[in-house]
Amino acid sequence: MKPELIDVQSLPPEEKIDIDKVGIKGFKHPVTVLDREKGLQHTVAELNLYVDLPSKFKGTHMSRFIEVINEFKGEIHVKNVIKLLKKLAQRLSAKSAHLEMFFPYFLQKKAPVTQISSLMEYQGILLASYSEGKKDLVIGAKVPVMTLCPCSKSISQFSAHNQRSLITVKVRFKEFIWLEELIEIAEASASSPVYSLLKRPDEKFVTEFAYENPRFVEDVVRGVAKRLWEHPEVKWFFVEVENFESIHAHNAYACIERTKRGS
Ligand SMILES: Nc1nc2c(ncn2[C@@H]2O[C@H](COP(=O)(O)OP(=O)(O)OP(=O)(O)O)[C@@H](O)[C@H]2O)c(=O)[nH]1
Repeated sequence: MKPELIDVQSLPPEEKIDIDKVGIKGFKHPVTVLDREKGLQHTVAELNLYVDLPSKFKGTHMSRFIEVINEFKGEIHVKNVIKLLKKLAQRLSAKSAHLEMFFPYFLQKKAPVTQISSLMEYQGILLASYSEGKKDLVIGAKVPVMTLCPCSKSISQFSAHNQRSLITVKVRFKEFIWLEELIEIAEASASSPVYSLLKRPDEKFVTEFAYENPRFVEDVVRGVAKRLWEHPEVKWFFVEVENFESIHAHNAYACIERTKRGS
């Protein structure tokens, strides 16, 4: 007869090796995040949650990760995530706890000429760690934009190749920074923002605006880096840009990571 509901997790493992991170990955859950206009925004996140595990235990207690998310009723954002991680570490007798959260984030955006409003989707990123009193918080966004090639513009009699590009921005910050600020910085560094809804006058505007603002992938990554460097709240940043080139079947890529001195 098998012993009834034995707690296998608490037994010693065959190999007594400390585990850096163990937990759940790809867990989808409704969440509430902070929104600069509305206060809160409801969305659905993909969550990875981990703790460390000492060598004396065979397994962690996976069910407790979900229990902690339930206790927060899905309200997981930059202002309370460390509280959640402290609770998780305590609940699992761990020294450290980590969260990675990726979620669609929607903003109302007005078309440039007709001013018709529509919802635009971005991806929000929240990365957080808590380890023996030390916390680390990173917020980020993935922002789709348009880039028009300066080389193509200058060598062609007419037209210039242009494409959709994806800017990924991640920052560590002093007190607080809105996701919206990262999105604005990314969009301001491209040839043009992109929109969900454009009528004909908007389409004409966006086409000509991009033509007047040609940008290499290098121009975009430097533009974002300059703006983040000058932002008083930002302590560290990572920015990467990928252009889905329309004249190639491969992409153009650039990234910059910087830590500000004294941070
Ligand atoms: N550690 C570990 N657990 C797993 C693995 N695969 C599945 N499980 C989980 O084992 C869980 C049950 O273990 P616990 O979380 O310890 O549940 P429990 O013992 O009833 O809960 P507590 O009394 O709080 O410890 C299930 O929810 C499964 O998700 C694995 O590879 N490792």
